[in-house]
Amino acid sequence: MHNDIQEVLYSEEQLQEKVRELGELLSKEYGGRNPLVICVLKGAFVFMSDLVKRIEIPLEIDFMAVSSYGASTKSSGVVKIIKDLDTPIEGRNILIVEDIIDSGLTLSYLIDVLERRNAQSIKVVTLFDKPSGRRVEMEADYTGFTLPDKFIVGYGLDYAEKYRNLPYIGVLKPEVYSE
Ligand SMILES: O=P(O)(O)OC[C@H]1O[C@H](OP(=O)(O)OP(=O)(O)O)[C@H](O)[C@@H]1O
Ligand code: HPA
Ligand SMILES: [Mg+2]
Repeated sequence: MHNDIQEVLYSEEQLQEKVRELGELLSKEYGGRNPLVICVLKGAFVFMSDLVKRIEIPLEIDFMAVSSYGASTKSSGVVKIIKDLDTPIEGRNILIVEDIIDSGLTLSYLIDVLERRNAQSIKVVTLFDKPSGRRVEMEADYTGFTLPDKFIVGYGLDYAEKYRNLPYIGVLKPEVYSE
């Protein structure tokens, strides 16, 4: 285990099992609809790459980059689009892939932007949901795990850009935040 980690919340095996379940479900839901699967960078990149391998139907992918946390465990409240989609979404079935919904600000902003582009449908799959963090109403259509009120890292999720490469989900030792 990494030296800065206090506790492992979800092991690599638990994550892979959940991703497999979600992939199976989404394969059924989106069969014959050629969905455009959108990864919300950076955090969702690991979940996205594992998930699409488990969705066994034709699909297309695209990426959007947004950021609001910076080097903090609290959202700045200002969501910035750093990279927009390459693909027009008019008439498409859109599946947004998120790593986590916390305050809900990122997704509510993103959905607001995408809703103006006349997609056929827009749905969200998130691996983690932290309902205690909500500042705006937001619910995913498909959720992996519901989290306690803890700041997590690993499997794509960062603190100050670090720990994204851990294969499990962990909670940092308190002293790591105060350094
Ligand atoms: O519901 P919210 O409070 O908005 O939090 C969720 C968002 O915050 C994180 O992204 P972040 O802004 O840290 O950018 P990153 O993905 O590049 O780490 C995470 O990846 C989600 O996109
Ligand atoms: O718990 C979290 N961990 C990492 N990034 C995050 N962005 C929102 N919540 C979190
Ligand atoms: Mg982040």
